[in-house]
Amino acid sequence: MSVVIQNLVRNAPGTRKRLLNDVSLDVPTGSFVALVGPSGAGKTTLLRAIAGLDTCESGALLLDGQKVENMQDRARKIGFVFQNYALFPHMTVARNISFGLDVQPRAIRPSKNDIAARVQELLALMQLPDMGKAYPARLSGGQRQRVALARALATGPGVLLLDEPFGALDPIVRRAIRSWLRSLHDRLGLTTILVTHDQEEALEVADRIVVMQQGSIVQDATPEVLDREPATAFVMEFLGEAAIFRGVVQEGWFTPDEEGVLPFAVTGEISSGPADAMIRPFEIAVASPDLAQGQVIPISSQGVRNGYRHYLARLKDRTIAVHIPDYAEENAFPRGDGVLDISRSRLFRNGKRYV
Ligand SMILES: Nc1ncnc2c1ncn2[C@@H]1O[C@H](COP(=O)(O)OP(=O)(O)OP(=O)(O)O)[C@@H](O)[C@H]1O
Repeated sequence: MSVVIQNLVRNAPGTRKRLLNDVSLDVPTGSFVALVGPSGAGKTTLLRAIAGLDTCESGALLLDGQKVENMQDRARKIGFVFQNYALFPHMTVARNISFGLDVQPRAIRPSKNDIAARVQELLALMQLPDMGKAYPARLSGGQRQRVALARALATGPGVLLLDEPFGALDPIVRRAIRSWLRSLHDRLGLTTILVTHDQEEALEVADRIVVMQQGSIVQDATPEVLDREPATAFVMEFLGEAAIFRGVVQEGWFTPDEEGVLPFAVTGEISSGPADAMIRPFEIAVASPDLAQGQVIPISSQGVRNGYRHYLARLKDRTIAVHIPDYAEENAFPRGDGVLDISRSRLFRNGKRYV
């Protein structure tokens, strides 16, 4: 089921403060989108608006190209799991799962037998086949989240909305459950929108990442494009560790302000003037002192982690992290002194990327 959001505007109740600022988003059937952004960016607000839990000043939601007005319709087509959306403690797992079906109007409610069969099917899908009679208190955190997912899927929705569903789980369980979620999404042909604080989680499960900031979408792209071509300096910084070098573009060259960093040739049409080069620690190379013109800087080893040798380069007023892959050729590893080669940087002017 496709989801199209058109120009959603929501103000904080009773005020003119914009929580959603003309947000439009197109999520084709079968895609898995991760919504990321700093705290307060409006991710939960957007998800709640899609679920119909809050009203909006203006804008529209289309499911499979049809405008949705009727709440009951929407509830059937959209399943959601919110982090704080707890299970009912006094109901068995099976009752928790069937709840959405049990409360349907009689005209559309399946028979008791059909509901029981559906619950069994969902329990098997969630890999909890024998848990139907248990009460939530007996379950682990990961099992509870799977029951919450089963409950969200009971009515057979085409769209699944997830707001930090794994936030409370420990990292190992979290990693296991997210790859399982991705395969569940594929198997059921769902359209999923996931809010997460965890960049790694977003990159691993989603086909597309939507970055929000101050009630607006700042970029909507595949993980590869976001990494290669972040639209703004904010996006680049938000999606991973990045160093920023201030400098000047002139006659096709970027010259950093700081000593110990090599100028580099810039490709593309760029007007002269101040600019910022941004680069990730593993994209920085170190040139040996004899190749350097100008001042060399001290570079100290910090050990090996996750297949990278970590170094700290000491510029005049700050240090810069440099990560060189452990499999690199011997001459790529700095020995005491060197100069930084930041030619793999993206360039930004006034926060917007232009190379
Ligand atoms: N009912 C409300 N009344 C007033 N302000 C609200 C209301 N709901 C949300 N906000 C504000 O809207 C902004 C966006 O909140 P929202 O929960 O959507 O952010 P978020 O991106 O999901 O953040 P987090 O990652 O911390 O969950 C915040 O500044 C929040 O304080």
